[in-house]
Amino acid sequence: MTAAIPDTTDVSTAAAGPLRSLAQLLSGPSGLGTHSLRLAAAAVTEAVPEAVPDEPPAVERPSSPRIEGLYCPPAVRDDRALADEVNDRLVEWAEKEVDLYPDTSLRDGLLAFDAGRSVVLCHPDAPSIDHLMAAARLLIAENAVDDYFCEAEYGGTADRRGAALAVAQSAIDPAHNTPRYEADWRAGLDAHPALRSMRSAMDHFYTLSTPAQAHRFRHDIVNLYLGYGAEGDCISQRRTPPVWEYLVQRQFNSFRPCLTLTDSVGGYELPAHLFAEPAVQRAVALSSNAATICNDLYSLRKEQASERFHYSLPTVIAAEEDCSIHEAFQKAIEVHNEIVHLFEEQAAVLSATNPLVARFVTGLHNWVTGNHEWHAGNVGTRYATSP
Ligand SMILES: CC(C)=CCC/C(C)=C(\C)COP(=O)(O)OP(=O)(O)O
Repeated sequence: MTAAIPDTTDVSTAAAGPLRSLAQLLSGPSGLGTHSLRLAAAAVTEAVPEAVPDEPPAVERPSSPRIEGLYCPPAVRDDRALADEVNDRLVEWAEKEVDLYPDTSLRDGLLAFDAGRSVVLCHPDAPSIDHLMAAARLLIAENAVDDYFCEAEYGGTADRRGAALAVAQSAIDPAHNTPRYEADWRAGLDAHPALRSMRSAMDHFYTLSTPAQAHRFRHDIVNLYLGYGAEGDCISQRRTPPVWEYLVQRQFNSFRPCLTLTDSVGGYELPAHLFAEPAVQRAVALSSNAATICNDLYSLRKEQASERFHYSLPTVIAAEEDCSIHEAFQKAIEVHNEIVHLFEEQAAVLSATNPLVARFVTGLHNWVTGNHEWHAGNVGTRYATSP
């Protein structure tokens, strides 16, 4: 069977999801840590256990347009009311604390993006709305850096991208020099909405992360910017890289920073020495790659409709294999599915090693499934377009 490239314009089929009260969520929606215990138990008895909870999923499916043949287990929970509450608080933060979009018409874009639903879907174990807000602010700020410094529509230019991203990194990785130049640096950050929002989002994140978790996040963000640079080079040269090079780039230019804060947002810490284990790093990379290739697949129609040069997993496969974009789309689905299966195998093995690691890889899995649900159901600005 051939999967159609998604047309996500049909709002009538968007997932509503069961509405659950905020109080219910805050009292522990699915039992913090209990998924990982189930996952750990399964790992002992099965070769490739299901890395998902055995309770009925909160997400009804198929309720929104999704890609035929794309393998992804259902998300653990969905909650429109809670997502709206997060969105409302995000708008307040964006407007009152950081003046993120001085052009107020962009406020609608912020709501349409629906970061609230993303974090609600991807972090079902968050112990409070403050934890969800920490993830949501960072998500919005990361997108602002991409929009303002890398996307041509917002003024990003190839000849300034590297310099702009170095300054963007300093918003979360402070400059230390003489008081005079530190003051100049602070004024530089204050002058730009993306920099203000990144710094503020990080300040909020510090309140619920340990120094090691914050350090992990900074490291993942600087790698993200390495990926932005690679993508920017290819776009300005209109170069379609070979598939292997594309996958290398996409591993950096990925959702990884959103996944690796799963423990901070879940209210616990995977210690740095466990996070650094090569087997854990492989699980992080595979889950982040799966989530990001999912974005490639759901964004293809939008990118094809755009005037700009774009490349993604389907287009690099089409170029390398000299096949139609439809055939390449199928092949990209297969790559995605294989990566999800590899991740689940890795997660199962890891879950048997240590309860904290089990909890962490369950968090990664939650992010992959929640991200898929968000992309399938997001009929906001980023995915709503027809060719
Ligand atoms: C939020 C975050 C860490 C994003 C970093 C990577 C990124 C911009 C994506 C994975 C999205 O990719 P892309 O730029 O292709 O986005 P859209 O297709 O426009 O959603």
